[in-house]
Amino acid sequence: MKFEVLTIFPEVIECYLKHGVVGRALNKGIAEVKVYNLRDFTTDRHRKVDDYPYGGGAGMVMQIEPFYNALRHIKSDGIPRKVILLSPQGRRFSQRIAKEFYKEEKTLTLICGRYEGIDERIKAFVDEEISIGDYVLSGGELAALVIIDSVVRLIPGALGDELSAEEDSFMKGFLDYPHYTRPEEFEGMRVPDILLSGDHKKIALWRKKEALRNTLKNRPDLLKNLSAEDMKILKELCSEINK
Ligand SMILES: NC[C@H]1CCC[C@@H](CNc2ccc(C(N)=O)cn2)C1
Repeated sequence: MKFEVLTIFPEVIECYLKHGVVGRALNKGIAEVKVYNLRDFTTDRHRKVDDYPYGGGAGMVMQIEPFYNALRHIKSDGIPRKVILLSPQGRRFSQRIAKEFYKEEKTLTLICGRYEGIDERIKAFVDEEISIGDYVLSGGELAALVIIDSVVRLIPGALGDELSAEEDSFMKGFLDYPHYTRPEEFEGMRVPDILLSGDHKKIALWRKKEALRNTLKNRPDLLKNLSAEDMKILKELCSEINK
């Protein structure tokens, strides 16, 4: 899976890519991220990337040329890619869209805006606009990293333990179950006995039940098209709660 990021702050992207799951995946070569500094695609001495807005008003607007020059340079290899603009106006990103991007296997070219925005004519070169949530950030870089991180995790071999990708509850559409590790007791709070039992079947059932409990409590909207088994567990849970 390949990613390309167009930004005026390449360091913001590069420092994140040195660590953790994404860092290891890049080192293993199962993913690749190329970061392009927009200032390298300017033509003036001051490497200007923004200018005053037509129509007046506060703030600055990012000029189209550096983006256009960068995209023309990148696209010269003729490889199919999906050009994504990160902005609050975009389609709402989710695990489902992360899977969609992963399966499509196209290079994802992520455009990160700053200031008040990018000249609207950028839309002529964008395939899709994506938002990671209903809030405004100072730049698209964090949103680009959210997309890179969530998609890289789906690549086989990216996570140390293959299971944890499938295991990840959002992959199943639920919230996560509780996790515990040593010590067995901390400040009077004990680890649930079931997790010390070594009975893996019972533990799996407990985890599914707790994932459903968390989902019922915090995101009941995710509880749709349940399997018969999950529905049975949910009914048990509801009768427990209503006792
Ligand atoms: N009009 C503000 C807007 C102009 C263009 C650049 C963006 C960068 N900031 C972002 C980008 C994405 C998101 C998100 N929710 O995905 C939030 N913030 C800000």
